[in-house]
Amino acid sequence: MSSRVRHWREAATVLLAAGGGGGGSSSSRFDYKVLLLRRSPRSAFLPSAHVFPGGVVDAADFSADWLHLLPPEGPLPLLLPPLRAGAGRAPLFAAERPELGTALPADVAFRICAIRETFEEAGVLLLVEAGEVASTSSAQGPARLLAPERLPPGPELAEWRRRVQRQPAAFLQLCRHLSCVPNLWALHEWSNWLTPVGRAGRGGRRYDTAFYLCCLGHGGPPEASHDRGEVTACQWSSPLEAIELFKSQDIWIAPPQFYELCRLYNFSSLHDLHRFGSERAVEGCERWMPVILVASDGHIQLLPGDELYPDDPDLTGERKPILTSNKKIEDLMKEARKLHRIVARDLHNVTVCVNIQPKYKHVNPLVVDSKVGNNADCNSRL
Ligand SMILES: Nc1ncnc2c1ncn2[C@@H]1O[C@H](COP(=O)(O)O)[C@@H](OP(=O)(O)O)[C@H]1O
Ligand SMILES: CCC(=O)SCCNC(=O)CCNC(=O)[C@H](O)C(C)(C)COP(=O)(O)O
Ligand SMILES: [Mg+2]
Repeated sequence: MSSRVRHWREAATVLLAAGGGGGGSSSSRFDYKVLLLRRSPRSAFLPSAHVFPGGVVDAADFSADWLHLLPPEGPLPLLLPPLRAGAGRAPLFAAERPELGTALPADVAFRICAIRETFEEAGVLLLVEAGEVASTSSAQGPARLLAPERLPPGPELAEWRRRVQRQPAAFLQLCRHLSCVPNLWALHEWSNWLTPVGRAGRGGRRYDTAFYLCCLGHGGPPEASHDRGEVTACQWSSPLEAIELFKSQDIWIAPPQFYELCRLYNFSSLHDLHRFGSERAVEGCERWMPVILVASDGHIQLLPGDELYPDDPDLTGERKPILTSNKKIEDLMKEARKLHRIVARDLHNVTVCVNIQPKYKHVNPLVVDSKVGNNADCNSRL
């Protein structure tokens, strides 16, 4: 397929984890919480779903003007820790997109996009003092936000937020005004998901989304506020709380976000999550497009490595994008030896089943469900 033919929108999102407030419940096994936003019921894609902050990349995220603001030393790719030789590279990071400009490497522009969207959607500003960039290293632990006295007064900041929502290029103006830069170094490449063909939103909306991890220490989760437009609620929850809210049908979480929350479930400590995410990021990642297999009593989203995942998946939906079987999910589970799949018996009865070795030094999700059936090869259950 030509890289110039676009079947999807390119986007970035951030798993924003925050701890360090000391106010967490002592009964929780997690010392951090993750930010989830509820999308508007009027959204053309995933209406009312809870997602991580994020959205579509804009030409302003690739603007050459960032070059005057970002640190001047050396060629731009050196701004970020180099990937290990042979690291996984999702097409998103390697594609050429002259229509958006070529001044910035995609690694930098997608981080700017995720940070801008987090400000637009939740009012959380992931910036660092321009003068402190040289000392910004993820080896020092979870990131810090700017001190409150470095921010404009509330009403002025709210006006900046509206301006950035209307015009993404205003984000660079805000950074210049504050003598700050987006904290690119706090975002660690985590995964990359392409919306399945059969799950496009209204108007055929599909997204190729870079997922980053960002861990914030010190002072507890920052105040997040929705924008009464695209986003109608914000909440900080531990991975378990989010999964329980989903299971109890209080919220609905899309499969990729559910999968990622089940991966976070492996980490009860923010420091461990940060260390894992920042060290693993140099391995890169590959793009995952779930392939839907409709069974007689639900559906399965097959992922790369599963023995039923097609050798040549239909990325664009021009062939037969959805597989069907007249078997039950339980039979499709019993028959399989190599599992990497999200099993949906209904909207809220969803389980991740994986027993393959994760690539790129990643971690497999933990299964937070006892209803998945009797397949003994599924990964550990909680
Ligand atoms: N008040 C509102 N209610 C619902 N959706 C809104 C909205 N304001 C903006 N949006 C939608 O949010 C999307 C922008 O999101 P982001 O900036 O995160 O990429 C746009 O969707 P579309 O691009 O699908 O039209 C836009 O139409
Ligand atoms: C049953 C529905 C599905 O499984 S579709 C899979 C939906 N999820 C994704 O495509 C994962 C990435 N998407 C997102 O994180 C966000 O929805 C977004 C960043 C693409 C939203 O973009 P927007 O511009 O609408 O804010
Ligand atoms: Mg968005």
